[in-house]
Order: sequence, then structure tokens, then C-alpha cells
Amino acid sequence: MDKILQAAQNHKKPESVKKYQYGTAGFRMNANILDSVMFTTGILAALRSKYLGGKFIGIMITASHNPPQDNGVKLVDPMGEMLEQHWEAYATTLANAASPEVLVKEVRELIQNLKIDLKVPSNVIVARDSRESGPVLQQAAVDGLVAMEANVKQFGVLTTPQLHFLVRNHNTGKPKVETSYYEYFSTAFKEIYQLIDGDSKPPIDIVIDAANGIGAPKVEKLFDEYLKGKIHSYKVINDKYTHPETLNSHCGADFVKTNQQLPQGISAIPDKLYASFDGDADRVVFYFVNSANKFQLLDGDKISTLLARYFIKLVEQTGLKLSVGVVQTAYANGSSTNYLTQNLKLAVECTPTGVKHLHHVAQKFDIGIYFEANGHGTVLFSENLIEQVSSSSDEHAFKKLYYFTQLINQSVGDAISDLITVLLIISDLQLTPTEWNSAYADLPNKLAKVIVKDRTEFKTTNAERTLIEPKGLQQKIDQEVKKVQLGRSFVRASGTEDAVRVYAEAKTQEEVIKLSEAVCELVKEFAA
Ligand SMILES: CC(=O)N[C@H]1[C@@H](OP(=O)(O)O)O[C@H](CO)[C@@H](O)[C@@H]1O
Ligand SMILES: [Mg+2]
Repeated sequence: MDKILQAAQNHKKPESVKKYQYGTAGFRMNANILDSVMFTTGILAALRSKYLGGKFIGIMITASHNPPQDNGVKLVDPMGEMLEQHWEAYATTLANAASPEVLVKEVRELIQNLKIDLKVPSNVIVARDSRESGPVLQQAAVDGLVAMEANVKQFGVLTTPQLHFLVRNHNTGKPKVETSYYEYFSTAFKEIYQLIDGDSKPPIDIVIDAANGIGAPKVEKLFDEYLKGKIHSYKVINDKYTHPETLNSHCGADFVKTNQQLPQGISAIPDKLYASFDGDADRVVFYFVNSANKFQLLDGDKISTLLARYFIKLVEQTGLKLSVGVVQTAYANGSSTNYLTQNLKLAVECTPTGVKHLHHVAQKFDIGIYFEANGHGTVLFSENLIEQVSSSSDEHAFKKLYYFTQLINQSVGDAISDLITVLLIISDLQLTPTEWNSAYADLPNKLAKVIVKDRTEFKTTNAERTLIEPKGLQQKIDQEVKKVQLGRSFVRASGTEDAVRVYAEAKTQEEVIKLSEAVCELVKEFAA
């Protein structure tokens, strides 16, 4: 404990910060006030590893789609999944220790309560995105790890899903170097590519906006060194990851989804496909402009419906009895839910926001497809399915399904893995962007933010679709919803920003704006 006490002198919690909170995506805020949090999170990672008998734990330093001056940190559990929920509270406790002495006391208590054996070695791997504050913050986390005498492996800059992948590999006896990521996914890609009918296969052609983030050099490496000759034509724009001040600025998945417009640097050719990653490349959205030069977004809902339709067909071809389900959040467009339940006759579940919730429910199915509307998601395949399709069958459908279980990142949503999955699927189905988009028409929708004094006053139930507090507000919202055709609206406190989010959708653009404005007014009224 002396080492912690000593090292903590250099990483004291700033008095200006009232409370740190491990939220939907770990700790995330202005990089200037993150030093002490990095240090305590390093300590917690080491404790978590010891608690799990020395398994490898991951530390990812990123603030995803946030502006360049922000940063953040999250912990990754042994199979590449998000940190177990109980431990989020421990992370919060350590981060809020007011002094080095209190920190040591809190660490002692944790060790005692959780019966952690300090003699067990701890193993932690660390990576960061391309932000300017990354190296210094990484050092603070490493200081915490060193104080705990952990074995530390630093990977430098990676995408978030690469770190998740490597954590999983470290715990499953698989290759433990960054190149194993490219080898693994490119092998699966090439196998499926070969299985797709050669003569009719449309050439793969894509422009990727990398948000000026770490996804740029990583996807270039995959395409140039591992998938040469398979991608007919590709280009990465907004690839200035060595200029972190440009990160997510007028580009990237969040910008495109929120503003429903092209990122900077693209003058689009009609019916040609484009994609945008976010800053740490764990989400992706697609888009194109139609023949009337109108921007058309292919968001997480369009991705999950495409995958659902494709996998239902593949399963049919195998003749196997496998369950297929889709998991969404309340932010999914109502038309997508309709399409899944009415046209595809699928089970659709709705969970609270945050991929850990969706991930958990998706595990119930043999093929569990989950995407947030903003493009964050993946497909999970059950052990049962993998066993059945890895049998010796030579049939294409079996083989395709088998290699998709490898092509799609099983630990977490991954922009690069999702990108190449979609590219193969639209090639196999011979779909143009317009054809992909035509499965259903999105209902006009609007996502607004209201800043209130205390967002924690907004409490929800029913997968965040119904407010229970402030009392009386939900009834008022319901009245507004009834005034428009195909209306839907819900209100919840953001887990990553100091704001209350207001979602609205309706049959027409005019009605959406009317509904959104009315609900925002109600929120302000009840918050006051
Ligand atoms: C409406 C929306 O897009 N919310 C995002 C956002 O969560 P909030 O809790 O809404 O701030 O950030 C999360 C983490 O990146 C992401 O999982 C989620 O989808
Ligand atoms: Mg992200």
C-alpha cells in the first residue's frame, strides 16, 4: 500500500471536480481533469485481474466521438466484453477518493470485501486512440498499474475493438499481437469472398470517412496488406489521425448521423456507397445520395435489418433450426421495428441504451443481431450454431455461415469488421445502395437535447420508453404524441453527456418538429 500512497501524491483528485462517474462508456470528460481517474482506474484494473485469478484485463483510453479536448477510459473484461456492472461502482468509488490516504483506505476495503488475493499476479493490456492527451493519460494509468506491481503490456494506438479483440486473445491462448487482428478478419473475409458466386459478384467499391481518427491507418493496413485484390476500389478520407485537433470535426459517424448530412470532403456520386467511422472505430454508418441528389442515411437500423434478412436466408439454405433475433433500443426507427416484425417475422427485443444491454440480450439467440441506431453493434453467434456449421458439410451456406462467425467481431461492435461484413453481404445479394435502402422508409425523426439543472431527476422504466419521474410528465408527453400521425416520443437522461435527450418521430417532417418542440418545452417546464 506504500507504493500506492506514494504514487498517488502525483495523481491527486482535483478539488474542482464534484463527482466522477463511471457511465455508459466508462469515464469521459475534458482531458485536463482525467489524470487522477486514469491512475485509480489503473489500480482497479490490476485488482480486477487479481480477482479473476490473473486473467488479462484491458484498459482503453478514448473518448470515441467526443471533441478533441475530451478523453476517457474504460475497462475491458477477459472475453473482450465490457466491465462487469458491479465493478463500475468500484471504479466510481476509487475515482472519488478525496486524498491519497482515502484512496488507500478504499483499496484496502475492496480487497477485503472481495477477498482479493494480492499474491495472485495481475495482467493488464493498455491502448489508446489518437488524441493528443493520450500518452500522458496512459502514463497515469500505467503509474497506477506499477503501484500495484501489475504486468503491463502497452499497445500504443489501437481502435477500441482491436483492444477488445486482443484482450480476448490473451485469455484464450490465441495470437497476442496486433497483426493477428488483420490476419483473423482477412482470412474469414477471403473465405466468404471465394464462396460468393464469381461471375455475378459486383466489385467492392467504398469511400470511408475515418473521422480523422485511429480507424484510418488500421483499415488502410487491412485493405492494403491483407485484402489486396479483393477490394476493387477504396479510399479513406478524413484520415488525418496525426492531427488530433481535427478528430470528429465535421466528419465521422456521429456527425453524419446527428446532422443527417455528408461529412466534409465528400462530393457524392449518386448511388455510390460511403461509410463513416467514429473516432475510435467502434461504430459505422453508411450513406449515399440518390438520383435526385438527396442524402440517404443507412444507419444502425438499416444495417441490422440487412443482416437479419441475409442471415434468415442463409439459415434457410442450411435447413438448420436456428433462432434469429434482433435487439434494438428505443432510438430504433419505428419503421425498422415494423419491417423486422411484420416482413421478416422476427423476434425483436428492446433494451436500455448502451451496447452492454443489447449484447446481453443478443446472447439468447443462435444469431443475435444488435445495433444501436447510431451504428454501434455486432452479431453474436451461439456455441450451438458454431458447432453445427463447423461440421464437414461442403455446402456453401454452411461454410458461409461458419466464416461469418469469424468475420463479425464477437466481443464488441467494430466499425472495420462491420464494414467488411456489409460489403460482402451487399455483394452477395447484389444490392445497390438504393436497393438496400428500399427495404423500408424511415419515419421522419428528431433527436434533441435539453440542458437541465439536474438530469438525474429524469427516471425511466420500460426500456427507457416511459418516464416515472418527474411525476406527471409522461402523461403530458402522451397527449402530445396523440396529436400527430404515427407519433412516438420518449425522454431520458443521457449517460454520457450532461443533458436530457428527447426523441420524436412521426409521419411527416412538420409533425416531428412540432412533436419534438412540444416535448422539449415540457421537459424544460418540469425541470424548472
Ligand atoms: C442516443 C445515443 O446515440 N446515445 C449514445 C450515447 O449514450 P447516452 O447515454 O444517450 O449519452 O453514447 C453511448 C456510448 O457511446 C451510446 O451507446 C449511445 O447509443
Ligand atoms: Mg466509439
